[in-house]
Parts: sequence; C-alpha cells; structure tokens
Amino acid sequence: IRPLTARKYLEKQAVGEDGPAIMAPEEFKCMIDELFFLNGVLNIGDSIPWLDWMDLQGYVRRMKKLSKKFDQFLEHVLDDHNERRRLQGESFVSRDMVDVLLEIASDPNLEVKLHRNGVKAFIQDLIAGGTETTAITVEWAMSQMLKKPEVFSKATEELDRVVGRERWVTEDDIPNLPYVEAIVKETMRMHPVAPMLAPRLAREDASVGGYNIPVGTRVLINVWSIGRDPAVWDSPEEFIPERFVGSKIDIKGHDFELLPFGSGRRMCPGYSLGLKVIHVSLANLLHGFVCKLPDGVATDQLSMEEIFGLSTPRKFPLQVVMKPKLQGHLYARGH
Ligand code: HEM
Repeated sequence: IRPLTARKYLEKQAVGEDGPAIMAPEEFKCMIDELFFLNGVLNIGDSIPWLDWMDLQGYVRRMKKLSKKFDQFLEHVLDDHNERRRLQGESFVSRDMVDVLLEIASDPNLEVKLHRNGVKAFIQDLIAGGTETTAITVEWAMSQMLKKPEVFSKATEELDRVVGRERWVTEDDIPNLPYVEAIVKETMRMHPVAPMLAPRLAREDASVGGYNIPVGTRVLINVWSIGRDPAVWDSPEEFIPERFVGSKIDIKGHDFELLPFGSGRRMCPGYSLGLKVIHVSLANLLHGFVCKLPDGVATDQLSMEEIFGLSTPRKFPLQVVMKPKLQGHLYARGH
C-alpha cells in the first residue's frame, strides 16, 4: 500500500481524473510551508501566559486560519475516499493510506476507537512528516555538492562502478553505495530537518552534565548546534562526507552527536521510509543527470542561507541545470 502522496493526489485532481481540484499544488505547498513555519515559531504568549490574549506576533491568528484551511482539504480527501468506497461496494480494494485508515475507523470492534478527527490528524502528520522533510534534505545535499564538485565526481564514480550506466538505482543498491550514504549523513549533520527536535518536558528533577533540570522544565534539544559543534566535529562548517566513510556513527538515535531523526520514544516513526526515499532519489539524480549551476552563477555565489522554523529549508530555492546522461529509453515513462 502506497502512503498518500498529497502532491500527486492534487495533480491528478487538477487534470480531472478524480473530479475537480480543491486547491492548486502551489496553494498546497504554501499551506505546508505555513504549517512548518508556525510549528517552529516561538510564541510569546506560550512563555508569558498573561500576554497570550494579545497574540502580539499574530501567530495564533495565522494558526487558526491555517487550521481551517487544512481541515477543508482533509475533509475533501476523506469525503472523496468514502465516496469511492461507497460506489465500489463489495469490490472495493484499499489503494492508499487514507483507505486503510478509514477501514480501521469503520471497525466497530476496535479497542481504541479511531474517529474522523483521528484519521485527519494521521493524514496531516503523514503529509507534514513525510513530504517536505525528504525534499529539503535532497535539496541541501545537491546544494552542498554543487559547491564541492569533487564530492559529485566521487559519488558518480561509485554509482558507475556499482550500478553501471544501463539502469536506474534501486533500493537494493543502497547498501553497496557507502559514499552516497555518507553524503546523506553529512547533509543531515549540517542541515537537520528539525533543528530543535520535538519539545520535551522533564517529568522529574534531573541532573545532566552538571546542570540541574527541575521537573516541568520545557527542554529543547538543538541538534543543529550539536551538528556544528567544534568540540564534537573537526572542521564542522565544511561539507566532508569522508568523515562518515567507515565510521560507526549512525543516525538511528543512539549516537547523540548525530540525531537528525531524534531519539527515544518520540523519535521519528518514519525514519526508515524517509531515509530510503532520500537515498534512492538523491542517488538517481546523481546517476541520471549531469548537474550544474545556471550560467553566470559561480559556486561561491550559491546562497546557503536557511529559513529557521520547525524545519530549515533553503531561503532561496535551488536552481540547477540538469542534462540526462544515461541511455534515452531509460527516461521513458515506466522506467
Ligand atoms: C528526511 C526525513 C525525515 C526526517 C529528517 C525526520 C525527522 C523527524 C524528527 C527529528 C522528529 C522529532 C523526533 C524527536 O523529537 O525525537 C520527527 C517526528 C515525526 N516524524 Fe519524521 N522525519 C522524516 C521523515 C518522516 C516520514 C517519511 C514520516 C512519515 C511518513 C515522518 C513522520 C513523523 C511523525 C508522525 C513524527 C512525530 C512523532 C511523535 O511526535 O511521536 N517523518 N521526524
């Protein structure tokens, strides 16, 4: 069962395959950007409750507006899926994650009932957690490599050697591509998608590294700073994938110097899917295309500025000129 890919869903709707579109893909993208931005802001009213009612920064107003808009979208997705279910009757087969969630929700014997709001929350989590996160990481990896052509060459040399020029890269190739894996780790060290992870609350008094943390303290873990800490990393501001070749440092939440997916009970539940999507899409971009910056843009002119929020995307979207380099038939639909 494929997870819901909202963008595809919207695109299909825009061309009329599934009825009229509820919003244009660009509008949907703006909605996701706003969701990430508002999730990452520091709202004054949260820290100084007596100021809350004034909504000094206007964030609460924006959250309410966004919530209404997102809900309209989710309601539409649910109605649309329920309608298909109704029309197909006995012959209905689940074709995506929304169908599966609705099926679970309709089970009267469920010990913990899943309600309509729960289904909508699940879908929103999957869209927010599973779309921009991977795209942002691939975009940063490409940006870093365009600044360091020698990394590009080493990666394409590995891909030519392991995969060859006659086919695309598949998931099964990834364990044989240690340099591509190292590029992904190095990208996540410098550009963790969630720079402050999810906020934690101390459930009891604790002492960590000589600091006393009283019960009830809100704890934010700044993995962005840890990833660039000179006490932990040599030349932390430099993009050096080689540091991870043959290294035991992993990204599964055990090595605290590198926590792009967080750690513990609230660790990212989608990390395995996210990693696979990043590895395969980045490897295929490198394998299938000669990539360069547009004419007139020098490598040192490429901005590496970030927007700081729940995620850290590029401030200016990356523009790359890509030229196919494999045999023509591999770019045809179906490959
Ligand atoms: C590059 C890919 C991804 C990265 C870097 C990433 C990163 C993260 C991080 C750092 C957290 C907070 C963990 C913590 O505070 O300990 C998180 C939570 C979460 N992620 Fe991901 N994620 C990615 C992909 C995905 C995918 C593909 C999905 C789902 C399809 C997903 C769903 C979620 C959900 C639902 C949570 C909230 C979990 C909770 O609060 O209990 N993520 N993610």
